Amino acid sequence: MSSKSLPKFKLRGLILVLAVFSVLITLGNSFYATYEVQRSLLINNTLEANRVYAAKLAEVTDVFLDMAQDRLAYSAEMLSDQMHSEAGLVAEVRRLQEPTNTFNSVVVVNDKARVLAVSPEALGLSGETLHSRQARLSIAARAPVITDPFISAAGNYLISLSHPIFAANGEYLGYIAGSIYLQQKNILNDILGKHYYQDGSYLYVVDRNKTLIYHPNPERIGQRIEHNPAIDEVIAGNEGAYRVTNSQGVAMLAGFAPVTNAGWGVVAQRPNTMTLAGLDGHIIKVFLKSLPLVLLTLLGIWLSALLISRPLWQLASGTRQIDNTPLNNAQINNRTTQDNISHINSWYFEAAQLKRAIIKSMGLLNDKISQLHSDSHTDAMTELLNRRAMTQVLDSYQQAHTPFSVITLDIDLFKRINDTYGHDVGDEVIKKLAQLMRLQARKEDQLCRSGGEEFMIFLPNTSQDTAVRVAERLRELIAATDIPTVGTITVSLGVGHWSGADSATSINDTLKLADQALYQAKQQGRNQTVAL
Ligand SMILES: Nc1nc2c(ncn2[C@@H]2O[C@H](COP(=O)(O)OP(=O)(O)OP(=O)(O)O)[C@@H](O)[C@H]2O)c(=O)[nH]1
Repeated sequence: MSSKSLPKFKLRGLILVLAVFSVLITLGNSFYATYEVQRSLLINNTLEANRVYAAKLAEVTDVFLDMAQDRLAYSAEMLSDQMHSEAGLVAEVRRLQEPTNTFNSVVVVNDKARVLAVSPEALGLSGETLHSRQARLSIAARAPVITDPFISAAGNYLISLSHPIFAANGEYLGYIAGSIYLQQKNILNDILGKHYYQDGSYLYVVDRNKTLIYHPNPERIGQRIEHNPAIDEVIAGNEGAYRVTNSQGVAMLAGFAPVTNAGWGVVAQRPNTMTLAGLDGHIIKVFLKSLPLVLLTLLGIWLSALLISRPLWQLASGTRQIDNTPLNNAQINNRTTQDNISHINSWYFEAAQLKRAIIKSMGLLNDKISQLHSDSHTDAMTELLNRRAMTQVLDSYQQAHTPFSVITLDIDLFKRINDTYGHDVGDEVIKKLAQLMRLQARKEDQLCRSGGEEFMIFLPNTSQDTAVRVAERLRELIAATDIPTVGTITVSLGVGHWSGADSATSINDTLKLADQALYQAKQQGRNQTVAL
């Protein structure tokens, strides 16, 4: 592809595009970095807050279970000698169940799993024999037990805390159990539920079988949760935090901690989207706050691009003038361009160097053009005007209607000089003659070598008589001048006159007339001036 067909971008545009591109990339990058840092900070903080929160709630639950067990232990102690007093048993189960909401129900069961007393009585279990696995477990354990969730004889989904009752002699008498109904209002709801957040955070509790025993949505209680690493960890007795996806497919930030007394796990979690909801708004605020500075920066870039590109642009426009300059005016225009360029404020190093180089090369170019111009208009040997220059002189007279006289001049018997002394000496004679012509001429006269040893002198605004006097003076000067090797020479001269626009003859005819006059001077014996 040639360089002509390539698109030409302007430096200012290039600087602008580059700078704006850099600013936008930098801005985008810093916004992205800010966003990412804030995002990971928010996520980590939330994970940590949820872990701490789950640990706190697990601890509270542990304390509650301890307290509940203590109460049952106290009652078991009280009942050790009252197992046969129905009134005493009833009073104790009521005391334990009614004034507080620690337990939804309380039962005293003998070692045969028969219910001796129950509160509330409405459960209708009094006198019944319990067949549940949990009842058998409590009897077999003869120790404090916290059961897994199960459906009771009365049809409630519950967990049961039991404490064995021993007689003073150590005989096992049965147990007292308090139950917490998982799907109804209970003490766990009170402890855990009040911490339910409005911002999408919530917590739940699983038992050691990963079954939900507390959840803000009661319908979920009793469900088993699979494929949740947080639950696997917490059931294994570990505390920590995970990014998990919940059963509804929602990404969550979960903190978890075990309830060591019961082998349960508390999980506090918050949806990712809720955690990060404020972040977009925050980044937009950061963007809006930084916008004035960004615009100021862009303005600064635009001004800088303008300042940087201006000297180069001016230099380029300056040099473009050279392209558009016709060859014959090149020298004049180059000087104007050079002048214009020298006034360009090149305020930085490269532009200043470029300006210097352009001015210098234009100077050299002008000198070269002057030299060529002078060479093409000057006769090399005599440095008088050549025929081409002579034509231009005559054209200018014609155009300006300048009257002039012309003297044609020819060295007499020059061939003989050449033949006698050689061409080199002949050349010297020609040069000497040119020198003498220059001596005689006025500033406005134009001296021209029109042929080998023929010359012409144009005298503007000069009458024929004056021209004849000038010719005579020149002839006499030449004849009186001693030329080395040759001695003296003579010349013959013809004079013609063109009187301007109203002249009867043309310039060409005038030149022919002057030639004829010269011819006549030769004919008449040479060394003389003839005017026609
Ligand atoms: N040395 C030298 N001789 C030149 C130059 N140009 C022309 N001549 C010679 O000038 C001579 C002119 O001779 P002619 O035209 O015969 O005239 P002439 O001998 O001057 O005689 P008239 O003009 O009749 O007086 C020729 O011999 C040319 O060779 C030049 O540049 N240098």
